[in-house]
Amino acid sequence: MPIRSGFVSIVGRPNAGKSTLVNALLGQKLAIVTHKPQTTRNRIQAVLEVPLKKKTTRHPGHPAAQIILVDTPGIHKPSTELDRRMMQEVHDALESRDAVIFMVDVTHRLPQEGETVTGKAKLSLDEHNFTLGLVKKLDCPVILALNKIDELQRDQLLPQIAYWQKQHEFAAVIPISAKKKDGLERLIEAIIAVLPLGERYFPKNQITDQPERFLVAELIREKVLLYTGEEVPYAAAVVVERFEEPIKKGAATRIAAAIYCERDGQKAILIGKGGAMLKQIGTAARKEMEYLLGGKVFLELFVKVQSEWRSSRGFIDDLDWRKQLEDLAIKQSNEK
Ligand SMILES: Nc1nc2c(ncn2[C@@H]2O[C@H](COP(=O)(O)OP(=O)(O)OP(=O)(O)O)[C@@H](O)[C@H]2O)c(=O)[nH]1
Repeated sequence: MPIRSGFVSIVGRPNAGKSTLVNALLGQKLAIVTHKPQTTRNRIQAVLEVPLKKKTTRHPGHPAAQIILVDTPGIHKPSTELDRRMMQEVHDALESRDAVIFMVDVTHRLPQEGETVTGKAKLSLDEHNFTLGLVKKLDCPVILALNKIDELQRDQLLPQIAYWQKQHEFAAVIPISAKKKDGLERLIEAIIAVLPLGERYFPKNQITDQPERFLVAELIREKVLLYTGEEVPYAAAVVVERFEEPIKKGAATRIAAAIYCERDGQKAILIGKGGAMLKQIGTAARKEMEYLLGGKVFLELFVKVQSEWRSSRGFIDDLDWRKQLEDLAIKQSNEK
């Protein structure tokens, strides 16, 4: 039975709704989502199986497909080593792909011809142009997903479509609301239409290549982002130091993780009065881990200070889950 398959990278500015879309398409939380820009740091691969849809009088139908969605960090001008690494993740995702979904937040004001802007508006315009520049260079089919239409009045949509169609020859332009799961069917059909015929890349029931160890670290980071303010979210990184599967049925998975920050003041915020903040982060993260892993979790959290880690290439290398997996494999083979 022929199927269509391929890698589809989702790119866009920070906060466009890329991770929300991945979760909505998958029907499961895989990528963390917050209202804060630059939530996603690594590219995340989500495997979406789409069953064959037979042709009817109302629908042209489509073959079965395996779509590997690649969620990427928001496109922004890098200023730290961490930013540079995040942008490298975007570039990597754009290199080996069959198609791209360019995601745009329709609530963002579009640039007006000939206007001059300063301050924050200038930064936003630069980011807009920078992102568009990247998209224009792509030589694969690009589907434009105009997201957050739930926040837009109907008559405001057509001018947006007209603006974007002037910028690039998109394979399709699909208005969606990732949050309300509106327009996703059309988006999936548009993706399948541009994918090549081929084989499955992943077994049918695998939803990601990301190990659970990494997914749980991300859940902790999400809670840090949600509950702390100021600069703490951007200065926080999470490393799972121990992940022990249950020894017998019904026993807990034992997880120990360190939340790294850059300064003592941030550490104090993360711990909170009498440990209240760390407890809040831990409780919320543990609940989601139990849902993800389908069993009890015993979670221990520590806060550690690593001065200026966002500028340290070595530390950022160690944060990469692919590198962590390699290190673990080496450690385990040495123990044998
Ligand atoms: N109203 C509305 N809000 C949305 C929609 N999709 C996403 N959001 C919100 O937009 C914010 C950012 O969503 P994310 O999915 O984290 O965005 P992202 O593009 O992955 O963000 P980065 O990780 O910064 O690149 C969250 O508060 C979402 O709830 C949508 O369709 N409608």
